[in-house]
Amino acid sequence: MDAKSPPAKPVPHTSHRPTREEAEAAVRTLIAWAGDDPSREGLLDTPKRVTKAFGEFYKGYHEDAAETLDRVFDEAGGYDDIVLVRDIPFFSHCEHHMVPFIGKAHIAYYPKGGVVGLSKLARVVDIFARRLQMQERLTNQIAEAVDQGLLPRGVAVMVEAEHHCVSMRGAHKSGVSTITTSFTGIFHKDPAERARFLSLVQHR
Ligand SMILES: Nc1nc2c(ncn2[C@@H]2O[C@H](COP(=O)(O)OP(=O)(O)OP(=O)(O)O)[C@@H](O)[C@H]2O)c(=O)[nH]1
Ligand SMILES: [Zn+2]
Repeated sequence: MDAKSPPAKPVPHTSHRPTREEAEAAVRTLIAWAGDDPSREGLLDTPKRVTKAFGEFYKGYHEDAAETLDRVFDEAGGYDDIVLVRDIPFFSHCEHHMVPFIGKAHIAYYPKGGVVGLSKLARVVDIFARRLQMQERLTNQIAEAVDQGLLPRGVAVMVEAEHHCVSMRGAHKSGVSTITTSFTGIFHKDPAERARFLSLVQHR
């Protein structure tokens, strides 16, 4: 993990944020650097489209996981066993090459005094995935956010992904998957709980 990790909180809009025009000019520069002519007809609107796409890819910088997990349901009939939401698909971009890494996240927690809407866990994955990321940090940030938001007895997160910077360039190895995990509370303390999580993730 980097010594200086980026903040998990949303990054406030500051006066340092480049304007859309500046961002579009940067895209024109990259097109020219790649070897094409940014003023040819087919590429005229591309800088506008790319900055718009960036708005989606990196939306997570302007969203707050704590707010997403704010609404806890207390009346789950006293349910306090494991809740596992698995196979949450995500798209992220590696911070080294700004190339996609794509995969699935699995999140489990043991509730203590309330459960959260299931969609909120999927939203938390997106909030952190839609930033420049390392898979390890993404995994830890999801676990920390759920831990702090729900104060459960424990959180387990597994992320599996394929990094396109490894398949389409560099090492040129496709089909390679990377698995990362992060555990808090009883998942951290008790190997039997980790084993239960892993077996539920694999159970089909
Ligand atoms: N640990 C980790 N590494 C990542 C992640 N995403 C990309 N990488 C790796 O980051 C490394 C960056 O290595 P560098 O040697 O600085 O860059 P590079 O010359 O482009 O490396 P190659 O990809 O080997 O060509 C590469 O090995 C990538 O595979 C990630 O989420 N976690
Ligand atoms: Zn990369």
